[in-house]
Amino acid sequence: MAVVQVPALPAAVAAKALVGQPPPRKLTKEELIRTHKTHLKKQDLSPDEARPVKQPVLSEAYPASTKSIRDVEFMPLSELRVETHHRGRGVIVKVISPPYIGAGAVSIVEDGFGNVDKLAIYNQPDSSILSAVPEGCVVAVKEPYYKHNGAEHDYMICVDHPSDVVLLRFADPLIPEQLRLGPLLKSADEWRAAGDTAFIEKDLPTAVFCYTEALETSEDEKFKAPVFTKRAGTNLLLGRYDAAMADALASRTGGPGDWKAYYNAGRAAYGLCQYAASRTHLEQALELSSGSSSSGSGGIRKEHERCLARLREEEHGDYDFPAMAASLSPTAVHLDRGSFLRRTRVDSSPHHGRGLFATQAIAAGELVFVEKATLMPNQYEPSRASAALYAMTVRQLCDNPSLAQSVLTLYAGDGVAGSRTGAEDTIIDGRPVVDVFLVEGIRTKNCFSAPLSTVEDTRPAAPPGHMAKGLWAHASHMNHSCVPNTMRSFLGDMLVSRATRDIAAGEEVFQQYVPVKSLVNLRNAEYKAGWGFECGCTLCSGERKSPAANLDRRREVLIAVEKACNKRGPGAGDKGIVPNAVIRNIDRLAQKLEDLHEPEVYDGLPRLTLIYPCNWLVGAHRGRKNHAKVLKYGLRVLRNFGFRVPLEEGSAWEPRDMYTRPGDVSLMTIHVVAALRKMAEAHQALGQSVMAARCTEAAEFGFLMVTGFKNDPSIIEP
Ligand SMILES: C[S@@+](CC[C@H](N)C(=O)[O-])C[C@H]1O[C@@H](n2cnc3c(N)ncnc32)[C@H](O)[C@@H]1O
Repeated sequence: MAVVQVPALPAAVAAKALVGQPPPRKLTKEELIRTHKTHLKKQDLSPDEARPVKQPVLSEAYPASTKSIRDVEFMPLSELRVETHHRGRGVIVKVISPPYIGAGAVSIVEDGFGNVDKLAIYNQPDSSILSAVPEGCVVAVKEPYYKHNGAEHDYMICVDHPSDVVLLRFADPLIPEQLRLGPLLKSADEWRAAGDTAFIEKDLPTAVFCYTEALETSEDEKFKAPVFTKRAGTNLLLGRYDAAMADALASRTGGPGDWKAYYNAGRAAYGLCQYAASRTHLEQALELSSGSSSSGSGGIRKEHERCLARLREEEHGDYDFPAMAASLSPTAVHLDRGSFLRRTRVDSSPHHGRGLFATQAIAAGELVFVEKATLMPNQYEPSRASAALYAMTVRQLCDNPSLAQSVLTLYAGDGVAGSRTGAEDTIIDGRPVVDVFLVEGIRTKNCFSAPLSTVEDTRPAAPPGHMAKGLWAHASHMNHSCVPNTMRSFLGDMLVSRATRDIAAGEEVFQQYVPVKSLVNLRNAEYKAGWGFECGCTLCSGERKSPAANLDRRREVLIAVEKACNKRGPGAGDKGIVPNAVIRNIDRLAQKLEDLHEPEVYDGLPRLTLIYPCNWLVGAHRGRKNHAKVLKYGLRVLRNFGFRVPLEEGSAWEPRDMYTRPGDVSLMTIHVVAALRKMAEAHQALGQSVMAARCTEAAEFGFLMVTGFKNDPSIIEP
């Protein structure tokens, strides 16, 4: 899936001069068809080419139409104006060519006055025949956007929002006389048979279309019930669970044969992750099937058990994480598991809009929540991950309108894309209103990058950067803190959030949006650019109290430290024996940096710029087997992450307790685990096996927070 960049600059400039004007010259029908045929020929030559995604450019955002086709004034194609959104108006056109499928479906169309033009329909779900409109179909485009396409005399109606185009039934009275074909098939029986044929040929969108025509044509309830069942089954296969549920319930006749209706409804509810509703339907199916001669009860029982397992996960957060991890592969990332969310709730936050709050006390290391992705394609190729998530979101919102309540209500920024019409979760002309620019705004503000498994991602040999992008609607309500009280990890499409310190009931839970940069100004510039906010966490507001001159000086010394450390290659401290003179130099620079941290500002606060040199010194002393120094700098690493540890040599302390202090301002990362492991090794080498065991225990506990489930932290060793 490639991303299409639009528009090219010269086209935009040319188009500007024509804004609001009729095109000076339009291509004739013959010219349009001739060019179209050359595109179709190319398509035939490479039919399996990956279909690109036209990702919206947010600066060009315009709202989806919220008008019904019954309320717009239809206009001839000849009245279209360039680069204009024809608000309050619409066009009805017949498709007179096969579609050319690229980033969208491009067809040649004709109106009732004999005018011909080009129509590009983007962002349609594959489950709709509008994703490749067949020749002969008649469509209505609401509030069309007419654009200059770049080449000379090349204009087209561009439908970005999937709900802006409506496929008209052949008998729709809106269709002008000149475009009318009359019904293709005469009877409901014929439509049902056509649906069956399409189903057998695996053309499921067409099967749904034919079954719909059969249902619209017939008045006979006895005829309709089995057709509803067929359409329910087809919609289930298409993943259109809302429609499948409605069809399943509509197929009931009041007899014992209704077990099938409840079974389908149960499966549809399961597909929507509505497990309580699924259980209710499946139990009705079980009851009816036990009294009938049907052979379906085995299948129902199996579904029922699956459903009960999901409900247990939702209630108790009881997951077999190792089994989940073992079942993962790049083609099997969607785990069949429920979400455990009841320890947190959404409420208004003093930091921004809504936030997530603990409904009960949660101890350090415990699960805060586990959430199955609302949407996550298994696309780990970095250049395609965003486009894949965007395309999946649009498709799912079209296919399952009930998703709008959890997705389209998410924060989308304060720009044009963030503005809403209020019609986000309404159905107009039988289609849910889906605004692609709003979807993209939501995607950019809420998506997370997710490795296939965080635990595997911590291995030194893990390939870098292979992340899918996904949306987790509950987690999306979390605000950012640079010193958060939770940590997220991933197992396939499951997001695991664990407490990094004790959390009180009612406390807001935070997460880090991205790994924090050590300099306060740099990291806040990143938040501003990506999410439009400046962080007011205890660390950021504390650090802002440092005199500006000190902040600047710190940046300079940090650059010098990094340069000196990297001279021997990044991570050189961990590789081989580093000469004493080099160690002394880094130590001197680290001291200089430490002196630039005012004790009154940094009492209890992390000193992020000091982590890098201290970590380096741990590695360098480890290479020289200077165990006492490993312990000295290991403690400094922990202190600079904000953990309260004694820095005086030989002081007694309990490593496992460093996590559990409420209100601490500390930052948990994999580097904390690594430092503890190296300290355990040093203690062991010094014959201090009790402290070695305690550091190991603390490292394992930290690793649980980092990876989401207990595993062996020795995998992080190079
Ligand atoms: C994923 S949403 C978080 C939920 C959001 N607060 C809401 O009302 O739905 C991300 C947005 O929340 C806001 N935000 C997150 N953390 C923040 C913080 N620490 N301070 C101020 N605004 C924050 C930013 O506007 C950011 O773009």
